[in-house]
This record gives sequence, C-alpha cells and structure tokens, in this order.
Amino acid sequence: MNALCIIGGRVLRPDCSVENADVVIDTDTGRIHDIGEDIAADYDAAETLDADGCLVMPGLVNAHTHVAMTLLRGYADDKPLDSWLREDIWPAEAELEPEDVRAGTELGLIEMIRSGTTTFADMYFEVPEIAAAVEASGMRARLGHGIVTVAKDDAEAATDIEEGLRVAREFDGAADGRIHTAFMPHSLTTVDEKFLRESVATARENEIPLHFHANETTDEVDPIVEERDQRPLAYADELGMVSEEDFLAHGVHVDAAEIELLAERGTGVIHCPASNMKLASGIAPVQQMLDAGVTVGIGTDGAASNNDLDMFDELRDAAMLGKLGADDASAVPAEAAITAATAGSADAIGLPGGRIEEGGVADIAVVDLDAPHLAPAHDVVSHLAYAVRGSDVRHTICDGQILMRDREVLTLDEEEVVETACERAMALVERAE
Ligand SMILES: N[C@@H](CCSC[C@H]1O[C@@H](n2cnc3c(=O)[nH]cnc32)[C@H](O)[C@@H]1O)C(=O)O
Ligand SMILES: [Zn+2]
Repeated sequence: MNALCIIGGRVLRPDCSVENADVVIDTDTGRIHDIGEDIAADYDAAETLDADGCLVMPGLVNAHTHVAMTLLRGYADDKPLDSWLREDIWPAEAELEPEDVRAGTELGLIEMIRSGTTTFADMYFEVPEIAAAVEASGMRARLGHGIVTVAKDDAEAATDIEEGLRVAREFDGAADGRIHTAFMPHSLTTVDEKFLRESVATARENEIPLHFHANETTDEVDPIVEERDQRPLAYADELGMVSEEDFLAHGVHVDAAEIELLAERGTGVIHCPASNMKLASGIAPVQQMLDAGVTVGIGTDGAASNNDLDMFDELRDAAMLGKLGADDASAVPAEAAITAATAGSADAIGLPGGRIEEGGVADIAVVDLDAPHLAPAHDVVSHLAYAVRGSDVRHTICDGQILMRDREVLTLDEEEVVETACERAMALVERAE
C-alpha cells in the first residue's frame, strides 16, 4: 500500500465529535485506510501532511452551483431573480464561448479547492470543458447541461435536450469515476411541460438523476399554483421528478405537504442561503425540512448571486438564516449546518464523501485553527460553523490525491488561471454590451 498520512491533527467524526488522531490514506484506492491516535509511525508513508494545530474534516460538498459564473461575479447585482436573469445574465451567457466556460470553471475550482471544497454539483453549458477542468483539478463532481426551453422553438429545444443527453452519457464515470452526471432541466417554469416529460423519460431510461431549480421565488411559484391549481412539487411529482436519486435547488417556498413529499421520496433539497438572501428570494424552512427527515444539502449557487464559492460562508449563512426564518436561535445548530454541507450534500447529489470514516473516500479538508479569529478554542465545532473562513484551509485532498498543500494549489496553475479568466471575462461583457 502507498500511504499518505495526515499527522497530528484533530479529526471531526460523522457525529461531530472530535478526537486526536492521524489519518492514513491508501493512495492506490483513494480511500481512508485507518484513523487513530499516533498510528502514522506504523506506516511507511510515501507522503505526509502536517496537521498540527489543525482540524481534519470531510471535504465540503457544494451541492448546487454554476461554477463558470465566476466570470460574471460582480457584473450585475442588487436585482430580483427574474430581471437579473433576463436583463443581465442570459444576454451575457449568450456570448459565452467554450474557452470562456473552461476559464471560468478553472477559476471557480481554484476558489473551491482553496476553501476546502472537494466535491460539487454543477449545472451549466459546455459540459465537456467543465469535465476537462474537473479532471485536471482532481476534484469530484456531478455535472449536467442546463436545459431551458421557454422562448425557444421546438427544434432548438430538442437540440438542448439532445446535448443534455449526449454529455450525460459521455461523462458519467469519467476522470477515473470522479465525474458523474445528471439530467438538468433548469426549472419547472423555464422548461415547458412537454419537455419536462421528455426530460423525465430520458433520465429514467438512462438511469441518471434529475436536478432542477424549484420553489425558489414566489414569482415562480404563484403562476404554477394559479395555472394548475397545484403546488409546484405536486406538479413535479406528477411528472415523476421527485424520486430518491433526484435533487432540487432552493426549496424556499415549500409548504408542509411538499416537505412531507420530499421526505417520503428521499429527494434531496439543496439550500442556497446566500443566493436566496441576495436575490431576496425568501427564507427556506431548513429546520422544518430536517425535522421531517428531508436530506438537506448546501450549495453556493453561481458566483454571480453570492458572490463567492466559499462553503464555510455558506454553512454559516445556513445556520444564521435558519434561525432567523424559524424565529428560534436554537434552529439549524452548528452540527446541523456542518452535516448538511458535508454528508447531507454528498447524499443529496448521490456521490461518496462527506464523512471521515475508515473505508470511505479520502476527500478531506485540513483547517488551520491557529489564528486570532479562532481563539480561544472553546468549541471547534462552533468555530467551524461560525468563525472559520475558507482561507483557513491549509491542505485539501480528494480521492487520496493532494490538491492543495500548505495553501498552494498543486493541480492547476493559479496565476495563469486567474489571468486568463479575467481577460476572458472582460472580453465577454464587452461583447454582451
Ligand atoms: N442551456 C441553457 C443554460 C442553462 S445553464 C443554468 C442557468 O441557470 C442560471 N442561474 C444561475 N443562478 C440561478 C438561480 O438562482 N436561479 C435560476 N437560475 C439560475 C444560470 O445563469 C444559467 O443560465 C440555456 O440555453 O439557457
Ligand atoms: Zn442555480
């Protein structure tokens, strides 16, 4: 066995307990081989990582994002979802070249690796470019082509669906199994019923999950209720979109019956608190969903509605907004937010990870706790939820490979990626204006 040992840290276990332990990784399988106090000396490690003064935790799982939207970070702010998309974002996205998506994705991947994220689910265009970037970065992902059919003729819509299917087939299992795919109709209102039905049939035939935006704003929910006299998720369920393998983004405006349905079916809900606050979409009933047994994950959404991809920010927002929404300071406690951003997200998107356990995948973030804003260390779990920042991450490991060592990203050339992304972003918005 070729061993990579993480030595001298404190390890966060799936039940949020913390123990002093070394972590031994089998780099041939990419899995955690052993966890225990002072065990590193028993192994002839080919590589070691120093975790003295650090917390060793599962890599964070960003369960809903549009990574390449880093190119539009700060381009259009302070507007509600519908006009933000129609007036600013979609016109700019219409000018996207495959190379732009590659550059924006690489920028986002660096930002995620830097802040301890090892795994993500992405809905965007030019999936082959995204897959190539993921493969090079060493990260784990579930990818899909976002399908929109409103304001398109049938032939154009059919082309979008075909592209969705083509990339879903081509990249499922890519990058040594680190990449999986999903079929991704954008939302219940931006994809016509006829094409939603087609999406469901295609996903089921090919045995891949569906991922879509749902119940994000009242502007989106109200017309469905008026036209169909049924709640959006009752409509989605009638179409067959609420299954165990499926996961939806947002779930802000869900009623008790919809929450019950999600729990019953095992459908994942990806909570995106920063996007929901920034677009003033509303407050998702996260504690109610957790109480009902819904699998809740956390995502940043795109960097244009956040405006960063730091999952520590996001899980803190989830804990804070959860309390505000429930009018209860004990709602969405630290453990719940951390679990949602790790195991909850991984389970919701159907990828391994989110837990430090023997035999589990070695997807790990090592967080440096030796900083003034983390002193004193009364409770490291509290710190993880409320005080740690992405920039406190010291090492990031995915599938047993070191992606960042001592804050240096090893798999992508940071300087070059940032420069290319900035150049491409400037040229993109010039074309769009
Ligand atoms: N093939 C589609 C592309 C869809 S990709 C996914 C889309 O989701 C958009 N998006 C980003 N954030 C949000 C959000 O919060 N709600 C809904 N859509 C979003 C994003 O800008 C992108 O256009 C087309 O032809 O338009
Ligand atoms: Zn989104």
